[in-house]
Amino acid sequence: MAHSNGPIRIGTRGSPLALAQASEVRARLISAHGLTEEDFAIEVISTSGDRILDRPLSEVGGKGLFTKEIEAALLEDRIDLAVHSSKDMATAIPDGLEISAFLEREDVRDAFIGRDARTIADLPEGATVGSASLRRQALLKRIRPDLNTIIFRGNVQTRLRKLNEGQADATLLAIAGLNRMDMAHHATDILSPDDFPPAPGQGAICIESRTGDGRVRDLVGAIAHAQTTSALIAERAFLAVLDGSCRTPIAARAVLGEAGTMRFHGMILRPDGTEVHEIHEEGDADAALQIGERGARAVLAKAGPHFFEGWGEPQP
Ligand SMILES: NCc1[nH]cc(CCC(=O)O)c1CC(=O)O
Repeated sequence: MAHSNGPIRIGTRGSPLALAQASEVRARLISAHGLTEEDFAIEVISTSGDRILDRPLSEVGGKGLFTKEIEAALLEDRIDLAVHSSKDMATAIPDGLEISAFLEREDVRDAFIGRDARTIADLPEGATVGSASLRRQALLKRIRPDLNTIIFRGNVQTRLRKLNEGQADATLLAIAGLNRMDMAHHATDILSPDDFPPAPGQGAICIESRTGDGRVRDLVGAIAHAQTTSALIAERAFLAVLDGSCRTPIAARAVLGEAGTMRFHGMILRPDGTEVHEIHEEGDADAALQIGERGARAVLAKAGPHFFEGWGEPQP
C-alpha cells in the first residue's frame, strides 16, 4: 500500500463548510485512534461546482460537479480520503472508488433565513426567495405559490451576503451546515421535515476512498455510524431509481426507530410546486436498499408517465 507511513491526505473543497467538515473528520479520527494533527494533511481541491456560479446546478450537470476533481485526486493517489456532503454526491461512484463511511448525521432540517420576515408565513405576497435548490424552490411554491424564487448560488457566506444586500427577502439553507460553522443564529425558523423534507443525504458527511485501501477502511471504520449508513442507503436508493432527470425536485428522509425499524418518507415535485407525489414506507433497517427502491417505484407509479413531461429535457 502506498504511503503507509506518510500523513493521511484528506481531500476537500475549499469552502468554509467543506473545510469545517474536513476538520471534523480529522478531529474524529484523531480521537478514535490517538493520532495528532501532524498525522494528517488537508489538501484543498477546487471543483467545477465552485467555479460555475451563475447557473443552477441542474443546468450545468448536477451533483458530480462538486466531486469530479476530488475523485480524480483519489484515483491518481494524490489524496487518501475525500470528505463530502453526502447530499452533493451522485448515486454512481466511479470504478475504483467507494464510500467507506457515513458519519453520524447532523440535523436533517432546512432553516429559513429571512431579512425581515422570520417565517415563510410572514413573507409578504410576492416576496423573493433565493435558492439554488430545485427541491427548496418547489417545496416553497407548493405552500406559497405567490412567492418569486431566484437562483442563489455560491457558498453559504455568499448567499447570506446576497440576502443582506437585498437580492432576496429570504433564503433556505441546511441547518446542518450552519451548525458546523457555528452560524445557526442566522436561522430565523427551522422547517418541519414533514412539510419540508430534506434532500437525500442532507446533514450527513461521507468519506470516499480507493476500493481496497485497507488502511483508510480501518481508519474510517471507527468513526462510521451504522444508523446513518442505513438511512443513507435508503435515501440514495430512492434517488438512484429516480435520478433519470436531475431537474426533478426530490426529497427523502429515512428515520431509524427502536429495534432496527425504518420509516421512510419520499417525495417528488414539479419544479413549480403544482404537483406533488409522496410515499411513506416502513420496514426493517436491514432492508434499507429495498425500502428506498420500493419507495421510488411507488412514487413513480403515483406520478404516472406524464409527470415528467413539459418541464424540460432530462439531463443525459
Ligand atoms: N452544496 C450545498 C450544500 N451541500 C451540503 C450543504 C449543507 C450540509 C449538509 O447537508 O450536510 C449545503 C449547503 C446547504 O444546502 O445549505
